[in-house]
Amino acid sequence: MSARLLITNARQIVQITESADIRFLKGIDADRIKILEDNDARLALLISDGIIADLGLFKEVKERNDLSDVEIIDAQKGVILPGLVDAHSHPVFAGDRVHEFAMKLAGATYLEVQAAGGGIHFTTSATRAATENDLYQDFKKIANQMLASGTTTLEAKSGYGLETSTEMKMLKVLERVNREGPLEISGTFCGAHAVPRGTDEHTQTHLIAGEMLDLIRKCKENGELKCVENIDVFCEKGNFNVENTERILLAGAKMGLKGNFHAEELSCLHSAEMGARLQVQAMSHLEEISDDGIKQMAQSGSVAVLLPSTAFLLRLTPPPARKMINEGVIVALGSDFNPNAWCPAMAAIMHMACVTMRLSLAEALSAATINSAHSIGRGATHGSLHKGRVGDLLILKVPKWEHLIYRFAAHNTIISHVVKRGNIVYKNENV
Ligand SMILES: N=CN[C@@H](CCC(=O)O)C(=O)O
Ligand SMILES: [Zn+2]
Repeated sequence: MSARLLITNARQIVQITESADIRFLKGIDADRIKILEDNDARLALLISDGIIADLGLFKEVKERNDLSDVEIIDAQKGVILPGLVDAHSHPVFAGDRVHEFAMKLAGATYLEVQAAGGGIHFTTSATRAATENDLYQDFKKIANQMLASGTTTLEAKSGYGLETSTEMKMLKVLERVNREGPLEISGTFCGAHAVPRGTDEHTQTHLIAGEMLDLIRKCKENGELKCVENIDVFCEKGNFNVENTERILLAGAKMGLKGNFHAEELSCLHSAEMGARLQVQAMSHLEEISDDGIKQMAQSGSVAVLLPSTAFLLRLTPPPARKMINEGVIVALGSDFNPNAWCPAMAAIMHMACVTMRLSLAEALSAATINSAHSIGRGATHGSLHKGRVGDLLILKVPKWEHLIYRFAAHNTIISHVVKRGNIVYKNENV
């Protein structure tokens, strides 16, 4: 643990935004990221008590600051990049669904598997049977893999309990991992991830908007569930319709939870229009969004969280990302890490977003840093490198930042250090 950390000999510092006060990048700005560059690799960045204190040419940083008693990392002519922010994940669950992957490859659709009692229902049975400690141990491993892949902040959902006690068990695991750190978690209550067997959508909506949210409110008030910030619903055929989704989002909003829900993934229900009307913070998936939905999201400022690994493995037509960007929607990226889509690495997600959704390299990086930070209410503090912002960053042993996206599934040969709030939380001597 060091109070002050200095990174020296960097060739690039990828700041992302032009100034510290910018909270997101949209339209053509998402393609114009700010980079400090020095071919002689004389750039430096200083973090003090977890916050960026200064950055620029080492000579100038040295003139402006007392550099005695600092821990030093030599970037060895590499790149400094903001810590990645993963805007969508379901990382607390028991077991896996490798058998369903085979079924889907053989032609079964996501909703067919779910209707036959698999999918979310399969994972729900396993998660209900698991102890809190089992779930904690499993998530801790995943959290460490995410950190080693460069993710320093994560949106993470409950949603494999679908009844009060297991949903609370999952939220407590998120709270514990967030408290322990170093991975920072924006927790999301997703009791409306599916309608569990043995009940119906109406009864489940009532349970979520009543008993479950009451208990979460009490736990937030007494400080037991501080990390829970958002509320989510899987708005989809066979799950929750638009009307019930709105009821649940409004019930959550009453206690301060930000709407951040699954919209228009497999069918166009016009839930994006509803989400825009409520001015929710974010909506995810959006493969089937209508032109009107895009227009209304651009107006409301709700962030579109795109999930390339899911569209890829379910062989869905990717969402109209270019159209969204061109029309001024704020676009973010998430791993959607879950037992259906087992990819913890945002570098791979950015690569897929570029290839399958036609984002430029810079748009993908904006989407996985400042815009994903904004999707969880952290656009003012996370996702860009400026004085006064949190000291979350990666050091890459490459001459240009683009290698992180270009070298597919090779991030572990590039990332040498991950720093969270000024502490080195991952170090790879082999790169
Ligand atoms: N679509 C709903 N939720 C997740 C999948 C969860 C699961 O299949 O376990 C998603 O975002 O892809
Ligand atoms: Zn999801």
